[in-house]
Amino acid sequence: MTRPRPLLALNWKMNKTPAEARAWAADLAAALTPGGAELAVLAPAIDLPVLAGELPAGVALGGQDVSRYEAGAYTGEISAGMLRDVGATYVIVGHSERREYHAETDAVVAAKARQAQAFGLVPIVCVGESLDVRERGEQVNFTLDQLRASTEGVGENLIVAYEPVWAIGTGRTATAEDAEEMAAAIRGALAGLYTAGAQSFRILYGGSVKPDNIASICAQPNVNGALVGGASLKVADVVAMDNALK
Ligand SMILES: O=C(CO)COP(=O)(O)O
Repeated sequence: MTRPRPLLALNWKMNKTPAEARAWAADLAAALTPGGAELAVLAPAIDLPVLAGELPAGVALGGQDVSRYEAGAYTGEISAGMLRDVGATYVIVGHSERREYHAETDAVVAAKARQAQAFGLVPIVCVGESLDVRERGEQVNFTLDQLRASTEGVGENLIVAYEPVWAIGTGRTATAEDAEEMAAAIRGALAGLYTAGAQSFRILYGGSVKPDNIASICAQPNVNGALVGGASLKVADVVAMDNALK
């Protein structure tokens, strides 16, 4: 079976104004060449309308978070319908930064994923262990428990991103073997949770992915792409990562 095109999902986090987003999109359009990954830009909500008009054809858009509610008195929240309306097709749910700084529980993450799917968005559900869990050697059990709880009632049209917390923004990447070990375990768990075939799920790795390590990580049999933070901000790095996946 030929492998599906990898997904290069670019999580800008809280970076780039709309004007900066516009310039980034123009630079990307000038530098991107065909034949690489499927690209998705996961931008601050305020940048999405600008990007929708400026991104090169075929580059997808997504949000970084979504409300678990449909509409109403939830000051500061962005709904799934709003994201969909500006052209998003993906949304991250349960990023470790939201779990940590905004006290999001697995139940909240699952509610957000269900809400995203109700509006036709594909949730990118993030899971992954902290350093103390890894040092105890409990990373597989921890991450699979988190996955099951974060996908409660969630349909099968989802992407799972394995992002070990100790590798995010630290320059300390999991080895390709660590990423593969967990991606394989996640695939096995998804096959048990859903009726779709195990190979139909897309599983991403995230945590200090850069142009020089993306190819070896994405070459792992169970890794279908990367969720990239820091290296998503510079077009040159994005193009280098995309070229590395050709
Ligand atoms: O959190 C991440 C992507 O969601 C990873 O961030 P870095 O690539 O900056 O380590």
